[in-house]
Amino acid sequence: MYPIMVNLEYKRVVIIGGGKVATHKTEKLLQQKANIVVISPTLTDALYTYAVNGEIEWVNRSYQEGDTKDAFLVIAATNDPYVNKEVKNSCLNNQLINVVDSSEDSNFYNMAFLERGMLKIAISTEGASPLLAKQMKRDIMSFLDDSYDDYLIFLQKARKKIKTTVLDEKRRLFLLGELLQDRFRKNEVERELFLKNLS
Ligand SMILES: C[C@@]1(CC(=O)O)C2=NC(=C\c3[nH]c(c(CCC(=O)O)c3CC(=O)O)Cc3[nH]c(c(CC(=O)O)c3CCC(=O)O)/C=C3\N/C(=C\2)[C@@H](CCC(=O)O)[C@]3(C)CC(=O)O)/[C@H]1CCC(=O)O
Ligand SMILES: NC(=O)c1ccc[n+]([C@@H]2O[C@H](COP(=O)([O-])OP(=O)(O)OC[C@H]3O[C@@H](n4cnc5c(N)ncnc54)[C@H](O)[C@@H]3O)[C@@H](O)[C@H]2O)c1
Repeated sequence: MYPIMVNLEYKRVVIIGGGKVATHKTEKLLQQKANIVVISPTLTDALYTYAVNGEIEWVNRSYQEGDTKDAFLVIAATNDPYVNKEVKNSCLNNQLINVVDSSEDSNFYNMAFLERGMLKIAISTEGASPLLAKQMKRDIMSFLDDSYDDYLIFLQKARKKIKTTVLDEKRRLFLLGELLQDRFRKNEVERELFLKNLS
């Protein structure tokens, strides 16, 4: 498995099934501004609300052949393994497909994910224990205090400036390494001084 970050903004995402798991996946995908279509004869209350509010499109029927056509990403989330398998078989090689009850039938799966501003951390146990992934997420979050939010903004700014103003490659790498000193994360004055000295 090859980890990457995928931009799903305005991408067509088709979710087959409207139960608890489909609801959880929909909520994650809505945060990414995907165009979500849910195909299912029943919906949870939460999904129904999203449909009524126009946040998702609801196709009120069971899965039919052809439903995955033109989807960038597909999630087979029914409670019927036979239907989930059919959904998987209907997908083309170049479509992303996650079958919620079968890693073998999926060409991607979801990772436990945490964000601290621009810092993103994703954890996988390859399905061995999603609960361990959840616990590790909490453990990692507990030592990532909110100083990282501003620190990442500083790192981005400083890196951009170093790349445009420092022509010597060795010096550039040296300075990029210097930025990792803890004093820059902890102290705003140190950050401002560093930026000032660069210009
Ligand atoms: C990222 C996250 C969801 C997300 O955010 O999308 C996620 N599972 C989460 C939570 C969670 N899932 C389950 C429980 C109940 C406890 C338990 O069963 O252990 C809990 C805990 C909870 O809900 O509190 C049940 C479960 N999960 C899968 C199956 C089917 C199977 O095992 O075959 C079953 C059992 C069905 C059954 O027995 O009926 C399969 C998968 N779950 C994955 C991801 C992929 C592997 C990720 C990995 O291992 O690292 C994979 C392979 C496919 C996929 O879904 O992509 C989220 C991470 C935690 C977080 O971030 O908080
Ligand atoms: N990957 C994960 O994170 C994860 C976590 C928990 C459970 N699961 C697995 O996910 C599956 C679904 O669990 P759930 O709790 O959401 O079930 P659920 O019973 O809450 O929902 C099932 C949904 O599928 C719909 N459905 C059934 N047949 C359909 C068809 N032919 N076409 C379209 N929709 C159809 C139902 O109407 C319902 O909306 C189970 O197999 C479960 O083992 C996966």
